[in-house]
Order: sequence, then structure tokens, then C-alpha cells
Amino acid sequence: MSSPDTTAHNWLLEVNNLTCGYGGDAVVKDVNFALSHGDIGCLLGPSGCGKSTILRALAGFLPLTGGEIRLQSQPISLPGRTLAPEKRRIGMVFQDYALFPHLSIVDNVGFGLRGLDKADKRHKVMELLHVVHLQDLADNYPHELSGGQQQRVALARALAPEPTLILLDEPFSNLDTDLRRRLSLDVREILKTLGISAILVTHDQQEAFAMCDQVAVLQNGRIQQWDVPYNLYHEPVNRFVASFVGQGGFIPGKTVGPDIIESELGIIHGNRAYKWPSGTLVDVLIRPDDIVYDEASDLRPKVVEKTFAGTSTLYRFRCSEDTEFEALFRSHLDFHLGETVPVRVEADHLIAFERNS
Ligand SMILES: Nc1ncnc2c1ncn2[C@@H]1O[C@H](COP(=O)(O)OP(=O)(O)OP(=O)(O)O)[C@@H](O)[C@H]1O
Repeated sequence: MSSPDTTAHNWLLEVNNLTCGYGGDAVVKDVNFALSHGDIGCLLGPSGCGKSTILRALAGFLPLTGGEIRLQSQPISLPGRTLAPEKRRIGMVFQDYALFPHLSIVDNVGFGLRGLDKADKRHKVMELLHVVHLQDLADNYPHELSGGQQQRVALARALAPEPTLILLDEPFSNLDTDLRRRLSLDVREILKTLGISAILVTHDQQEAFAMCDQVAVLQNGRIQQWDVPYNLYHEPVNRFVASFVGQGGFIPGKTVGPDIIESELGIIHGNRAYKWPSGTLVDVLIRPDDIVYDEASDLRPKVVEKTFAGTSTLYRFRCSEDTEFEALFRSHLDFHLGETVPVRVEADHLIAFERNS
């Protein structure tokens, strides 16, 4: 597992060996990560891997059975000691917005604001509604707003008490694809403008990559890799991360040098040296963008699948029963099922795992 060095850095949030679960069963085990001030982190993984469980522990709804959570260097959760959720200065935004239907937008956003007179409260709420671009809807009611607008109200409400950290639990999953993309970028910009740190839970990797600075990929309650999106895609630490993040698949190969692998796609040169002896059987990760069209190439696999996607087309090619791979070409490169196409590998990164590992 890759985890950050949490020493000698002024972290906003530190999660050290976090272990917790339900009814004596540990669902999340030995989780480690840390978030810098102003950064947006993400918990990404398949359904049931423990993302929401970690979020509940961060919010203070779930006690720990092992490890600790620190916010601004102060322990807020330890086994046997859980600071109450309302004392953590952590805001939450949920999938279903959870707005009060009988309150106007102003009153929804101002709900958690204490100790301000009416005029100051309205002034503060209007400032926040400007930040989320909803000032013109201040006196409307939730049912008069679209899903995206309601989610921005929920964000403004979570921001109102000036939290140290915001937790976003699948906040865009009730929205259509276009709106999710736009809103996730809007929310990133709002958080960055205000310098507020956040943890997003999602199973949508495009959303994770577009919105977050650091992403944890989880499997069965454990973090497999905590890294920047670029590294997760190009430098996955294990097969699970390689398969879960991005498209692509593995083809069989054999090492002929520390950074050279022989395969049915030819000799593949990498940017890193592996320690395996020559002749080791490996599986090589091929991403669709690692394959280019090249009329001069002798490698001519057959098209076995084709998915047209407007500006690009995803092809599945077969060299042999053992070697199939995908390639993404601009859609004017139009080939038919069964056609043989000259291609070559142009991979910046060589990701391989020992066969049967
Ligand atoms: N209240 C609960 N009581 C008992 N088990 C639970 C409870 N909540 C979740 N679990 C179990 O804990 C595991 C992790 O659940 P969790 O909700 O954290 O996953 P997740 O990664 O957020 O999944 P999803 O993406 O589907 O929301 C699952 O096996 C789930 O069945």
C-alpha cells in the first residue's frame, strides 16, 4: 500500500491506521492518508469498499476501534473517544441535498448560523449565495430549484458555519452526466476560492480526477493507493488500481531486460526498470491511448469490437486468443469489424506485473 509520510508537515487532516466497522466487524482496516490545507481529497472505489464508512468516522458518527483521526493536529477520534459531530467544525453535503422544504433558500443556508442578528445573518447568507451564484433565488423554496441549484444551496449551507473541512458524500449522483461534470468543476472552484479543504466520496473516477488533488483508491476497506490522479493512471501500484482506474487491459509478455518487454505487440520499452530476471512472464498494462495508428507498422491486429463515441472511436483489437487490447482513435480513422489495421505501441509508461502475482 502506498501512504503518505505524515511526519514533519502541517497537515489539516491526518488519518492514521484508521480501523472501524459495525457490530464488531472491521469494515475499514488500517487506513492512512493525510490532507494539506486547501486540498480536495477523494475516496474512490467500488460499491461496498468502505468509502461512506470512512466518511462517517471523519464526521464523528462512527467510533474507531483502532487508529486515530486528527484535525489541525488535534485528535478528534480515538478508540473510546469520539468528539461529537457538532464540535468538529466539519460540514457535510449529502447526495439527496437534505434541504428543509418549508424554509426559503436564505433560511436553509442560515439555519446553522448562531449568534448573529437577523441583518448580519442575511448579509452573510447573501454573500455565500453570491459565491454559489444563487443570489437571485434567495427567497425561493427548494422545490422551485433544479437539482443542481439545490445542491449548490446544500454546499452554501455547509459552508455557512465556516467549517475547517467539508465532507461531500456522492453529492452529484442524482444529477445527469453533463450537470455533474459542470457542477463538480464549479464546486472545486468555490472550495479553492474560499481555501476550504474537502473530502469527496464517489465511485465516478472522472469526477474524482476532475475535482480532486489527491485520490485514495479503496478495495475491501483498505487503501490501495493514495496519490495524485496522474500517478494513479500512469503509475498504478497494483493490478487492482490499474484495472479500476482508467480503461485498458493486460496482455501477456516476457522480460528481455529490466525495462524491456517482449510481447505480441512487439518490443515495448519502458521508463522504469523492473527487478525481475530476463525471461520472467509478466502481464503488461495497455491503455487505449498507448496505441497509435501507423501505416508503416507490420503489426496488424484485427478489429473485433468497435464503439463509436462521436469525436473518437474505441476499438478492440485481437492479435491472438491471448492478446487483445483496446485503442482510442479519432473517429475519422474508420475501420470495420474484421479489418486488419496497422498499429504500434507508443507508451510513455511501462506498467507490468509478474504473471500470477
Ligand atoms: N450500518 C451498517 N451496519 C452494518 N454494516 C454496514 C452498515 N453500513 C455499511 N455496512 C457494510 O459496510 C461495508 C462498507 O459499506 P460502505 O457504505 O462504507 O461502502 P461504500 O464504499 O460507501 O459503498 P457505496 O458506494 O455502495 O455507497 C459494506 O459491506 C456494507 O454492507
